[in-house]
Amino acid sequence: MALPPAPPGRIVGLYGGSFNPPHRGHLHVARTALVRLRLDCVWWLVTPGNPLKPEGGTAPLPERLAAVRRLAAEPRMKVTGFEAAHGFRYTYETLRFLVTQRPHTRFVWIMGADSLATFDRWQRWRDIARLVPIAVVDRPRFGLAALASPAARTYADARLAERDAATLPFRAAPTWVFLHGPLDSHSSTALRAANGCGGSATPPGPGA
Ligand SMILES: Nc1ncnc2c1ncn2[C@@H]1O[C@H](COP(=O)(O)OP(=O)(O)OP(=O)(O)O)[C@@H](O)[C@H]1O
Ligand SMILES: O=C(O)c1ccc[n+]([C@@H]2O[C@H](COP(=O)([O-])O)[C@@H](O)[C@H]2O)c1
Repeated sequence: MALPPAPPGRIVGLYGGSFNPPHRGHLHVARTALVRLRLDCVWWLVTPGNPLKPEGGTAPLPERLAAVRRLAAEPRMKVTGFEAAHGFRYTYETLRFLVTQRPHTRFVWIMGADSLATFDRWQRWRDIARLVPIAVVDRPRFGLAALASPAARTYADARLAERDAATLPFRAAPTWVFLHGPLDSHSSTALRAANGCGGSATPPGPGA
């Protein structure tokens, strides 16, 4: 799967996710980053599988890709599953590859507050923080945990004032910004539960 086009000098937000299923909260995150960081576009990276989540609980990649494409059908949103095509499982691998392949593109990693709260469990998280600027979008119930997290404390000195968010893509990593409100309370877990899937892609057996 080819990478989306990115002419030299472009500012691209990288928004990785399981999107199992995608929802309006995801669109809120992508749009918030696009506007507040003045990005040229957002690439939605539909992961083959979050290494920290149990295998088997995630819908097949083609299904998630199709659903994300329907949700993010906007001019400056590009949806790709290129990580699976390259056999990338960890975000560090993805970022290392992209900054090497596209040295003239400015990349920013985008994630929600819940992801920052557990970022110190990601493979080579300090190397990720040293590779690209990071934008964190607040999420209901996770703001405090995110800002008190090991990763936030480790890089406390590298935190950019929110009023300067638009300068984030031009700053040398490590640098990050926490973007407060408005908030969106949608969640894939809640949607799966509402659809009767109970958080698992495997339907219960007879009599369950
Ligand atoms: N409502 C939301 N507000 C802010 N960030 C969000 C929101 N929903 C998801 N995110 C962020 O989007 C990225 C992808 O999230 P993901 O696909 O895991 O959705 P989720 O709703 O968190 O799913 P699940 O409930 O299965 O964990 C993550 O960085 C997550 O922090
Ligand atoms: O690289 C890691 O160790 C790692 C650990 C957890 C999550 N991630 C990435 O974080 C992004 C968000 O994942 P998720 O499941 O919260 O939507 C997605 O791109 C994952 O590949 C990456």
